[in-house]
Amino acid sequence: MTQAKIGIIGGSGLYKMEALQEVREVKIDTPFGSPSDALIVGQLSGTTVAFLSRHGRNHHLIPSELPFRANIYAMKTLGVEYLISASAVGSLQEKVKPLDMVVCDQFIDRTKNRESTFFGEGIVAHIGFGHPICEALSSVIADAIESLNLPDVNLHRTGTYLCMEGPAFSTKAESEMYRSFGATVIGMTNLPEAKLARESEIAYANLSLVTDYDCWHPEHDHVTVEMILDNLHRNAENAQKIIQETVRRLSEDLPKSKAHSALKNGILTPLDKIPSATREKLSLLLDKYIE
Ligand SMILES: CSC[C@H]1O[C@H](OP(=O)(O)O)[C@H](O)[C@@H]1O
Ligand SMILES: Nc1ncnc2[nH]cnc12
Repeated sequence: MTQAKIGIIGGSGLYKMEALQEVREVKIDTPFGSPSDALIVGQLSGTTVAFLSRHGRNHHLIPSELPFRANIYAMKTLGVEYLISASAVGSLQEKVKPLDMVVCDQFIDRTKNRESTFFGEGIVAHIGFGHPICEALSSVIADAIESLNLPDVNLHRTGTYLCMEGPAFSTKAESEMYRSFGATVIGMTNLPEAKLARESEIAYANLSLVTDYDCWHPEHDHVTVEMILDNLHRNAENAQKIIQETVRRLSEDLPKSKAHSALKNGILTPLDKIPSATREKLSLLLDKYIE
C-alpha cells in the first residue's frame, strides 16, 4: 500500500486539497469500521500526503457520527506520522476575530458521546495528554503562516479549543461559561482526533480558521452555518496555501516529536496477557512494543 508520512484532515468547507497532484483514492477498511470517506493520496509540494475529508466530501456526517477511530487508524495504516487538522471554529474572545487563524495548543472537553480510545477489550493503556497537541508540528504551521505574509491573516500561535458535542450550537449561557473557562475558540471535532492520534503515536496539530463570534458577542450576530461557510469561502484559499507551505517545510525537515513514543511506558497490561483478538486488532499500534 502507498505510504504517506504526512496526513491532512479537512473540516467544514475544506473538502479537498486543490493543489494535490497525481491523486489516487484509497479505500481503507479498519478494525474500527470505515473512515468518513476514501483517503486521497497525492503529491503536495513534491511530497506524498494523505487527505481525508472529516465529514465526508458531501458533508454527510454530524460531529457525533464521525468515525474518529477509523479515521485515525486509516491514517496510521498509510504510515502517517504527522497529522494536520484544519477546522472551522467560533471565537470566544474579542481579540480573536473572524478570519483570524489560531494554532491551538490546548483543549477543554465538553463532548458526551464520542469514541475516543483504541484501548479496552483486555488492554489498558493511559497516554499523557497534558500537552495534547504536538508543539513541534504546531511551530511549523505557525511559522508557515508568518512566512506567507498573507494580507488580512492575523495569527494566534496558541489557544484553547473547547470541544462541544453539537450539532446544535451553544446557548448564550454556555458560551459565556466557556469564556469564563478561558477558552479561545469553540468547535465540535478536534479533541477525540487528538486523543486517538496520541494513542497511535501520530504527531497532531490544529489549524483553526475562525468563522464567527459564536453567540456571546453583543455586537455580532449569532453564529449560523451560512456565516461559517461564507467566512470559510473567504479564507479557504489561504488555508490551502498554509497547508501547502507547511508540507513544503516538513518535506525539508521532519521535526522530532514526543508524540512518536507516547505509548512507551503507557501500557499497563502485560503484553502476553492481552487477548489475541485485541492484540491483532491493535497490531499497528502495538507491534513495535512486542519483541
Ligand atoms: C459547519 S458548522 C459547525 C461544524 O464546523 C466545524 O467542523 P470542523 O471542525 O470539521 O471544521 C465544527 O466543529 C462543527 O462540526
Ligand atoms: N460557534 C461555533 N460553535 C461550534 N462549532 C463551530 N464551528 C464554527 N463555529 C462554531
